[in-house]
Amino acid sequence: MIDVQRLVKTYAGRRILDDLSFHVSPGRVTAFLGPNGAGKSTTLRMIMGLGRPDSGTATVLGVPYRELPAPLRSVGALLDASAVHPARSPRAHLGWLARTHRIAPARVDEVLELVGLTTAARRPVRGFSLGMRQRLGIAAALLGDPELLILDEPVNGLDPEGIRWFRTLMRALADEGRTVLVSSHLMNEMALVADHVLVIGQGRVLSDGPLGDLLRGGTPAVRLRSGQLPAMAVALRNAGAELTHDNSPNGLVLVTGLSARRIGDLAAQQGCAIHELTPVEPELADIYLRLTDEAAEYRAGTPFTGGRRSEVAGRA
Ligand SMILES: Nc1ncnc2c1ncn2[C@@H]1O[C@H](COP(=O)(O)OP(=O)(O)OP(=O)(O)O)[C@@H](O)[C@H]1O
Repeated sequence: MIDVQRLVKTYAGRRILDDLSFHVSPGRVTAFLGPNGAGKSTTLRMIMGLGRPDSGTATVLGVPYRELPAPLRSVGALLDASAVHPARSPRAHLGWLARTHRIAPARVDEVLELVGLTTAARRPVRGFSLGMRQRLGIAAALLGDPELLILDEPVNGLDPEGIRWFRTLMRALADEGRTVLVSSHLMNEMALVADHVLVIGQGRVLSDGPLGDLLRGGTPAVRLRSGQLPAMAVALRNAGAELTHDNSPNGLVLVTGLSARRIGDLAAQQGCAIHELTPVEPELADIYLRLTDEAAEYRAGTPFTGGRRSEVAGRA
């Protein structure tokens, strides 16, 4: 388990973590989400004892990380997949890590096989793709068979097969009773793998609860495709609906506030042809965007608006 209590961290006068508290329980996959710059990596670094908070505490398995007698055996972490000497091979890197913790050499081969790097085990890491580096980082995290896993954007760069493999791995680790905390920006992927979702923004908790509760709290919508969208849009808005994506050239909109049945009735009254009418369950990505709307620090401008490039550049 992970326990974070009232963490405050300031960089150059800016409060990056603002009285942040949460608890991560074993036996489930917890997705750690938040916009760019929200403070996710900073939080993970504080949990791992890499930097000191101004105030507050972070413990893993009941103690500060630095007090763990053999950290690799308790906590497996992937914070930065590029943090391996480029001249080293996966085998040399993992072998060295294993020796620091008296982990049997056979375990190195085991984790290399598990992450699919057996054939590349003796090649220098400098020639590795991002996905291969991520696999190596995951292998290092698993090396000590730890009870707790902390993975910062582990899915980045993985190919579709790798993403599916990773999903199964996370599930298996959590089902074995381990604590799994995974940060990511890939909402669809997190919706598939997470049991619990923790969202932060500007160093504060925005949401912390089971995925199912979060989804149930979302707004159901209806996907509507019509050849006569302008007329439909007026009728729908008059009936109290909200429409998004209504600039779509192929006449597709997402309607909230009305049931599919009511939309169908309205279309019949208007004499409008309907090409698709599909109820859509709330999606994590939409709920997340709504949650973080106010807390997003970095946001791109709308492209091709002409003369607004400086505004976009200024915020980035
Ligand atoms: N060592 C540092 N010195 C100064 N500022 C820092 C330092 N580390 C992080 N920051 C700042 O803290 C803020 C939070 O960064 P952090 O990397 O924790 O965010 P994040 O949620 O992980 O973002 P991303 O999703 O982009 O990885 C950013 O504004 C970042 O510039």
